[in-house]
Amino acid sequence: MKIIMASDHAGVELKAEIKALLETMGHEVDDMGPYDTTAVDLSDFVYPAALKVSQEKVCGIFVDGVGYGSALIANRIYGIDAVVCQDPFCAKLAREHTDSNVLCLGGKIIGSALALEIVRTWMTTDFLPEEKYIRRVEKVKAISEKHLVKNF
Ligand SMILES: O=P(O)(O)OC[C@H]1O[C@@H](O)[C@H](O)[C@@H]1O
Repeated sequence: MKIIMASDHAGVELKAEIKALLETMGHEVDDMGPYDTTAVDLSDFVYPAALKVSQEKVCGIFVDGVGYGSALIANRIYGIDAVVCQDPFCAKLAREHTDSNVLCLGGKIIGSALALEIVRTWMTTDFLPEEKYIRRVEKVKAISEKHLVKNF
């Protein structure tokens, strides 16, 4: 599977560890930067990465200091369902119930062992196609259709 990654300076180190894990798992990683810890503005990296996730209909993993910054930016893009997870249980439900296509993590708030476990769980869990989860996901999709513009 192809995974698009992005971060800011606060997430660059954890991003590198996650990229190594994903490659070990056999995935193709497109790391859209940054590549060192020089201070940057998160949106300069997460915005183009989220656009690419939506255009190519793949998954994304974004890392900043706390995670919500990446989710806040990514969820402004049509086709993105981004979640912030701080434990594997949340990651499991974020796939089974929510069918999220972008995982956001906070490099300053979780250690890399926990982050890698979250990534492993999120990557290996599928959407549960039960009627209630389908209905809920469709309702969220309907909100996007009404309010977000697909301009690419
Ligand atoms: O390192 P600085 O620039 O202080 O803080 C950046 C981080 O703090 C939070 O806003 C975000 O999580 C961002 O990644």
